[in-house]
Amino acid sequence: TSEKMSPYENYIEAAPLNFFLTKVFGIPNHYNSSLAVGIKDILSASMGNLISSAQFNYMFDIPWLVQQYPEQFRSKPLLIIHGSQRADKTTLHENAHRYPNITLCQAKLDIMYGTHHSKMMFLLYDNGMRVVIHTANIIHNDWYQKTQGVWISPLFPKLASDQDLSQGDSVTQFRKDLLEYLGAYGTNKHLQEWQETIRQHDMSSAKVFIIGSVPGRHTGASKMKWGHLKLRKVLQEHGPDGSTVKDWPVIGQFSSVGSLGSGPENWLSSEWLESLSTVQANGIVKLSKPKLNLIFPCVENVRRSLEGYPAGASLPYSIKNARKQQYFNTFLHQWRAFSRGRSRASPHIKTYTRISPDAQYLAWFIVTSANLSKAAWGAYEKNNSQLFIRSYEIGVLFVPSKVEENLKLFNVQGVDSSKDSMLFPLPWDVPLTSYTQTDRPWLWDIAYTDKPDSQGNMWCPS
Ligand SMILES: CC(C)c1cccc2c(O)c(C(=O)O)cnc12
Repeated sequence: TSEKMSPYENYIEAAPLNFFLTKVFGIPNHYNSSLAVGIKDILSASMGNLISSAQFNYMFDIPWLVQQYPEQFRSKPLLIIHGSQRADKTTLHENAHRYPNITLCQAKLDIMYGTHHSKMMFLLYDNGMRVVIHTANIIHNDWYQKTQGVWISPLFPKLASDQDLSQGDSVTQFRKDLLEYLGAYGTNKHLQEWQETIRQHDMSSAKVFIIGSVPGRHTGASKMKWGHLKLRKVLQEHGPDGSTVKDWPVIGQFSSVGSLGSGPENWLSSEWLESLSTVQANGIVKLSKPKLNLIFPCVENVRRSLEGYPAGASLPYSIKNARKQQYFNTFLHQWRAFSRGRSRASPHIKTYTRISPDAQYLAWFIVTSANLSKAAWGAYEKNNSQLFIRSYEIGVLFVPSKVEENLKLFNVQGVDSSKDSMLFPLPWDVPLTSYTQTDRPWLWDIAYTDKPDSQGNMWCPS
């Protein structure tokens, strides 16, 4: 299609946080012009003259992916990092076979039920490289009518050959953490080449922390490297001041839910919420645990969405899990994104934040591949001596003081002239909208035949 390609400078450098939503087909163009990108924009020649790229993801439509690159880049070396096994792996190889420039790399998944959820692009140009961390699968539907999040790095220049390779990291140790994440994939020649390429680039302009998960039972020094304990460690060192955020709620927004245990004290409101409510460790007494608000689409949100009930095929919350954790429903709020024109663009983005009671300020913000599950964030084992993680996940954490030296908080709506503030483009509406008495969380494996969806269809999963 001849969709207008916004010139590079219009939307990348203009966004100080580099945090975008994906373009949505079928909403007023105003909501797709600023702070919104499509996959063709990300891969376009206006971002740089591509030499090679890598795509980390869960689902791939390879012929579709090739078509998203500009014609002149379609034969450049492309490494695909996936977690597919058995028949899925065979299918992937069959689809990749006809592209001599495509190499497949299977991430090791030795732990049951673990998946390679991480969604990331490495884009190597003739004048530097970019890292893109996002939430969309490499399939048409994920980039068409859903709400997805994308962080696009600044252009990282190549280090001069004589420059000491220990240069070029950022105040958030972005490059070190990215290399450590890649190291967890083990020895793969092509991934090791990308690690060397990353080592040769100056990533000092990266203002975000990496919050990654890799499968394993992490103990000792590794325990705080991944999942919710990495977040806890970063917030202990660089998080908000306890007195500032006392009683500020935590908000979690996601597109799938795991088995969280028979009560909130099993994991959700204990170890997981404790990590998300961590404040800068300065010895003051333990603060009261903050309120937890969760955002997950109700059946009506899905029914009315642009896609209709089929949006729910990407919201895999099962009746089996839901039945075991009715308490979870008491935390839930609807998906609403009127401010971004995306109330009907079903969420596949995952975001987590700590917000002031008046919804004016954010203490920090995460966009990540990680849904609300122990598999993604990790769960303590052996008397809290190890963190058990099943899946690969990756996300970025925005902390005000790392985005701008003296910035303590992000602004959410309007500009607070009294403080030097920075507006954070929230993907969803505040204040949050509760479920009505009759609202139920979307479950993907039961039928909905009372009311037709926006396309006039019912939902009858087999
Ligand atoms: C339960 C599994 C098979 C599933 C169903 C529907 C959508 C999914 C999805 O979107 C992801 C992902 O984005 O990583 C991962 N698993 C997804």
